[in-house]
Amino acid sequence: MGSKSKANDAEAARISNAIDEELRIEREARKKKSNREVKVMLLGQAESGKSTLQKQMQLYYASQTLDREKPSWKPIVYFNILKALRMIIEELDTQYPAITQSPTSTPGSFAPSPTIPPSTASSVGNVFSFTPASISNSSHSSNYSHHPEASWFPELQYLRNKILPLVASEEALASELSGGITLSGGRSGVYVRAGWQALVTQNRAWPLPDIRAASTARPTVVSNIVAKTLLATQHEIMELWRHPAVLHLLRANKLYLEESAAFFLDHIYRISEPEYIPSIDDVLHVRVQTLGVTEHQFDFALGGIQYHWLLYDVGGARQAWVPFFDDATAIIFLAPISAFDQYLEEDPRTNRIDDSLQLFTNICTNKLLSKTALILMLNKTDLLKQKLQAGIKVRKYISSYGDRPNNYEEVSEYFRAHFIQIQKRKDTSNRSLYIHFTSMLDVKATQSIIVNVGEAIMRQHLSGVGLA
Ligand SMILES: Nc1nc2c(ncn2[C@@H]2O[C@H](COP(=O)(O)OP(=O)(O)OP(=O)(O)O)[C@@H](O)[C@H]2O)c(=O)[nH]1
Ligand SMILES: [Mg+2]
Repeated sequence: MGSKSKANDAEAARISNAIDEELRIEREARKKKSNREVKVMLLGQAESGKSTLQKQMQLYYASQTLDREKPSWKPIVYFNILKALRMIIEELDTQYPAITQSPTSTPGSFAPSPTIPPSTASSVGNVFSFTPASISNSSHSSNYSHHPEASWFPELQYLRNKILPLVASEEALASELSGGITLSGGRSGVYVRAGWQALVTQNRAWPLPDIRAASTARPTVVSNIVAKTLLATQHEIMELWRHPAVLHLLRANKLYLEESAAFFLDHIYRISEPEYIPSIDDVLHVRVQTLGVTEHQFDFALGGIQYHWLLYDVGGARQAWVPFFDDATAIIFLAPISAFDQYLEEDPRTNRIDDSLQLFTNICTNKLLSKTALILMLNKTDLLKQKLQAGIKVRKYISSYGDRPNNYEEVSEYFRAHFIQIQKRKDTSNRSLYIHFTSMLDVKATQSIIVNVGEAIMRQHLSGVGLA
């Protein structure tokens, strides 16, 4: 009996040791793995360019995956075009209600032609009651010398009727892209759910929308119809886009389109081709709002060791996600400095630069993130240059800018100094701040910044795990 119990004890000890050893190996493996895992979080207000940076990183670290994905971006490009057309038509309808009335002449008689007789205009209703006063000096010639834009109405009405069926498919397209779920709301209309492409990771602790399965088997009925309708209406789309009425509304700041709209509408003939496959440039220009958080993974080799990057693209400015990522190696904070003349959609009194500064303050003062490296990207410098060249005055929107010269060097430096000041005054730890001016649609320039930032993040990571 005694010897039997001894044998049992020895067996128990052997098993226990074996378990300990297994646990030790597993712990070591986990540690090694986590040593090789580099978590990076992308933060910044909505439309600051986080997802665009994610695409640029994908292009740098895993370009073949972005190449493979190109065809799947096609319906999203269509979606951006449909949204732009809807916004144009909605604004035209508001400014010129006469064009919403159905033509009294026979269908087809409203062919867009500069020779449309002025008398036709009288058939579109009371054209004089809603004339915007600001167009009185329009150069468009017509018999309506006091209301020259009235001569546009037959053309606009024709183009609107041609394009409306396309615009009407926006919601169905959004639903198809989101795996059968339509999300709508706000001024921006229909949303496409984040992570529609095959990159979204499944089995995560937070509510990531997992539509990977749905996306591979995703039906393309609506996008095929949209493709055909685009092909059939491409000339009308271009005509509407180039129409003096639309140009006028854009110049008069009555019509606000998303930043990518002009790019896609300018390229409508290329995009309408049946063989169209989006280019990398198209993919970078696409605007699709990220909802929730999406995770992207890249492998990164350094000194013969494979590292695994986990990039978290946080949609909008949702600070609520931050505590989930307190072990992140780095935060890349994006601030679009072109936005000095823009306000928040949800709070039209808050200037977008002020909002970025406030968000950045929150990141600097967050104790949970005090060990995280901070990288600041002052983005959309191309748009900033354009706006300044067009004569838009910073002082008009940011009174503290005072009488400083309204040129790129001064303005960009002014904004940079504000961010530096916040970090100096508010930062919980005395970390260094890496700052870059970026123009995220410029592949060459951005790729070299990514190399630079990648090295800085790896240095931080290696020092964090005691390897540097
Ligand atoms: N001109 C210009 N456009 C940019 C730049 N960076 C991003 N964009 C465009 O700005 C739009 C918004 O960019 P996103 O990357 O979707 O912004 P985001 O921060 O991910 O936005 P949310 O997902 O809503 O939080 C897209 O149409 C981009 O193509 C830039 O440096 N210059
Ligand atoms: Mg995004």
